[in-house]
Amino acid sequence: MRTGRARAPAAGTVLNALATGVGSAFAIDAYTTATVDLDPTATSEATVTGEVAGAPDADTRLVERCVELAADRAGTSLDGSAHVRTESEIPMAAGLKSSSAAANATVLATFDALGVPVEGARDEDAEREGGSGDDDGGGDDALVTRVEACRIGVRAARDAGVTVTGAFDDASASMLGALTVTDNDEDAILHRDYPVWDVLVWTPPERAYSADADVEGCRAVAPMADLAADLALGGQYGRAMTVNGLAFCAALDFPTDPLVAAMSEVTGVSLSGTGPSFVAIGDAAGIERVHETWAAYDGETWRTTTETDGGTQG
Ligand SMILES: Nc1ncnc2c1ncn2[C@@H]1O[C@H](COP(=O)(O)OP(=O)(O)O)[C@@H](O)[C@H]1O
Ligand SMILES: O=C(O)C1=C[C@@H](OP(=O)(O)O)[C@@H](O)[C@H](O)C1
Repeated sequence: MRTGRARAPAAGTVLNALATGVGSAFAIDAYTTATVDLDPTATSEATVTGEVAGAPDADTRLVERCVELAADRAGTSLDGSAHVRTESEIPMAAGLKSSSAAANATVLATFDALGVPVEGARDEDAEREGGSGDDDGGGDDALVTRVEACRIGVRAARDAGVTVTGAFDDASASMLGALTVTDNDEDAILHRDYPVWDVLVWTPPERAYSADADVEGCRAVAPMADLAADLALGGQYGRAMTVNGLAFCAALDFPTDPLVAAMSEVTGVSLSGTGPSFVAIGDAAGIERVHETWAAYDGETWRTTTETDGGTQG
């Protein structure tokens, strides 16, 4: 039996990609961990099974597909059985990118089980300092870059039908850490940055699967998504987020009260993804004032911070 482990963080939304294909997200300090067990004992047909801790009825097709695609990339045929188990601090289908975190953690854990080195954050730093500016560049020993590993998870999400655009915005923020702006039609990174914020999250009790989102409603607010993209590409992430929040709450019929209550206290506030969670970013004092207001809402209100490490093996 060969076992691999990895974890990847959740993320909050700056810009929802459902309107135009351009999206932006930032990693936050809450994680999904994946453990992959590979039993090479040959059977007549390879089987891949999945399990989500605490959620026996969860749909495990995404993480099972991640194991298959990562093994394929490693040039390994799964002759025996493979089992993936995820454990998560991130509520599922709440707009906080649980699917991206689960996919990234599973791809990295599968490579860990197979002994395939994946580029780490330090390799990317060296690459940046070396000035190549190539987001796909890996460290010397890395067989797979983190961007490539991330694209495997995005492909699995498309195959499993849990995404509309592929959600490369969310997946890249979770895999690389910090903030990305992406073109999800091309799975390309347009911009990266490393802002440090206090973060407030409100997660109402209901759930909203992205695959069920009102895509036509989102496309109707494309002019506001274009404005938010311009702001984000210019480094005005907070204003981009608040424009996004107003536009997508209107498009998807979520309340604007959480935005109005927060926007004069924080740097930015938005519906996260297709909801139902809301996220606010700012300094500790402003975030604390909004916390007092949001704490009265139904569901969970919790404080966290931005995360810059992204997905890690082991
Ligand atoms: N911890 C997890 N383990 C395995 N699969 C997961 C996990 N979290 C999410 N998923 C998959 O992602 C789907 C939810 O995706 P989505 O609606 O996009 O929610 P989110 O906004 O949280 O990413 C689930 O139905 C499941 O297939
Ligand atoms: O499925 C998709 O293509 C997307 C889903 C949304 O996120 P959630 O999955 O968090 O709702 C959105 O923010 C993202 O830009 C694209």
